[in-house]
Amino acid sequence: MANDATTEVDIIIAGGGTCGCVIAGRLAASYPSLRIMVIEAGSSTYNNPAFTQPARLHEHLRPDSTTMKVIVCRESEALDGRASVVSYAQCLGGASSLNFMMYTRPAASDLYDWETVHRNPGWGFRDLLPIFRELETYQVSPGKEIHGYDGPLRVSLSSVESTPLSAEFLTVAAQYDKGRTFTDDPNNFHECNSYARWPKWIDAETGRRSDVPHYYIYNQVYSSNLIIKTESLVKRVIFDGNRAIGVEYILNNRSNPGAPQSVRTALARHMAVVTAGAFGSPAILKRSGIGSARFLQTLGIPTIADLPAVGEDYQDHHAIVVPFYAKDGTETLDRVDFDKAQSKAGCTMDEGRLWSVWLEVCLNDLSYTEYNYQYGNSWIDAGIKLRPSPNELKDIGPDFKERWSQYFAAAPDKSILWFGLLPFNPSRQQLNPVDSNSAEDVYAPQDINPNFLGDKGDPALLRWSYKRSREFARRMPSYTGETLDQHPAFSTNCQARCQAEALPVNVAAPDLQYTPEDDEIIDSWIRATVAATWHPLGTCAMKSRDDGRVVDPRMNVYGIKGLKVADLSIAPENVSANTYSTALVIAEKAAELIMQELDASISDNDKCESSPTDVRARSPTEGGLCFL
Ligand SMILES: Cc1cc2nc3c(=O)[nH]c(=O)nc-3n(C[C@H](O)[C@H](O)[C@H](O)COP(=O)(O)OP(=O)(O)OC[C@H]3O[C@@H](n4cnc5c(N)ncnc54)[C@H](O)[C@@H]3O)c2cc1C
Repeated sequence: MANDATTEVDIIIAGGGTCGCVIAGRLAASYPSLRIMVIEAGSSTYNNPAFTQPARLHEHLRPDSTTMKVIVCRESEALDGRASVVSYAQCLGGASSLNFMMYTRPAASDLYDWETVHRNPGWGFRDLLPIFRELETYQVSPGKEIHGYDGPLRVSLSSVESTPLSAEFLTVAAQYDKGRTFTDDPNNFHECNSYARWPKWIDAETGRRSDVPHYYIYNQVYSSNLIIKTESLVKRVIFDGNRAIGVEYILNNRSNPGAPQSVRTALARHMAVVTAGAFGSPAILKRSGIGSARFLQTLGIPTIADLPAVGEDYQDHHAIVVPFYAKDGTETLDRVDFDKAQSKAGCTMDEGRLWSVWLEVCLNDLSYTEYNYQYGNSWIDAGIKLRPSPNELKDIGPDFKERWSQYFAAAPDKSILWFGLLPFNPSRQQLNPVDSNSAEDVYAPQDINPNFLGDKGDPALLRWSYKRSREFARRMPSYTGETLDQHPAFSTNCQARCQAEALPVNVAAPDLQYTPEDDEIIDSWIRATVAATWHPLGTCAMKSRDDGRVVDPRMNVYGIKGLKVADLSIAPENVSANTYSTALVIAEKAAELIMQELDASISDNDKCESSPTDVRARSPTEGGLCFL
């Protein structure tokens, strides 16, 4: 199709998600004369409570959600032939605008591995710590050396009081799990295995979500140099020889049904930065001719760089959700009345509802302050980055032994899972798969082999985790039973069978006993339900070229000039944490590297007279931007 529009700018950011918005915001603040264009598949999120109001987090998981994109993976033998789905955010701000806001930093050893095992100078813990500090304002407690107090994104507990179910969870932890301690900071990089009230990416003063676009993009009224093109899909990078000179994109027909699909071109004088996330970035590279030459040939795409690792090495974290009933009158997120929140009226919660103990395995302008406790809260308020004791390792069983000794044993800061409480039930909310049709076009379905439960240690750990969550739940005073259709189908005469109606047990009650047959039933349930936690990474890994990887430590695509990849897809190895912090640090580091390169190639007139850190000082509602 012929081009019907060409725009010329200095830098193109392909994908306006978490990382794309950080990079664009930093560059726009520092170089007012440079034209920076962000091309994002989804829509604007500006002052829309669905994104800014923390308690609305689960709205994006509804079947009619237009802010998430779903990929149906290959059927898998390890899942009894099930085709699991993975999904990612599609809106300006990406996952930062709709994630669960859990503030979880990686282990120091994760970053040490990035630097030493994967040979990435400049990416070690000591290098990245200042960036972790600079991007946050830690409102949880003052004076902690490991945290920052002057960054654009606020971190808080969001309410002085713990949510009631979380308070129960922590009380059970103290009484039932006496071998473990409590901490006021579960994210100091070096320690894990202590229970805590969980900090959140929420501003304690306003009750707003600490997303990226409101703190890096929408507040830049002065940035006429920042062009935001929403609802547009980057098709491919275009080249002059082996230099990237721009991108082709089309209007996204998901948000613009019937829109003309003519190809538009944006040319970049300095560079293009691909930031479309762990699923989007490798897809753009492949459509551009960067990937396995053999694979590209099968699609008729001319090879620009033969990099077989593009799209390989997808990593994520497993999740199982274990739901329970709470007694009438229990406060849960399911009961928050958002219509009342809009009109600023009061809110009553008179009925107990479903809630879950959730396990995640490692590997408009409304002020919400008045109602912070309910609306300005993500409700994920208590948990632990857990590391097993020797006895627990025995209980998990021999299948986990190899994984433990290879990956975890020598790194005491690495946790094997995050275990905590969600006072709502995300497993009731399934997204509709969004499929599409042909091979080379932007809407073509991606072919993903997620390899869930690919290691024999995975089911062993999840089985143990399932049992543990039941032991916690039934000791909580609000417990009234289990949602039978969402638990393993144990036989009716088994001692550990689930009960739809039950009373809490004494904290000293003996644990449920499971037979080998029960374990098999749990394993089968895990195969039927295990999912990913929206932490995809590693698909354009930053490793040495000898390892056949994709980008170098400056995030340049091997063999190409003027092209970087700068999002979670470059992570060379998984982290023992939810991934927002890590994505932010990758993006801030990318902005730093790009600025160094720009400083070497542009005149002083193009630079900002004020400090590039000005972006930090502005509040999220000081201004707005014009969108193309
Ligand atoms: C539902 C959910 C809950 C989460 N909860 C937490 C949590 O509580 N704590 C935590 O630490 N982490 C959490 N995460 C993970 C974390 O938010 C993400 O790992 C991180 O924000 C990803 O950043 P990214 O820039 O790599 O990708 P994204 O933020 O996903 O950005 C990629 C962007 O690229 C766009 N894109 C893709 N393809 C194209 C294309 N062809 N053209 C144009 N644009 C394109 C997408 O629309 C998207 O906006 C959660 C994620 C999700 C989805």
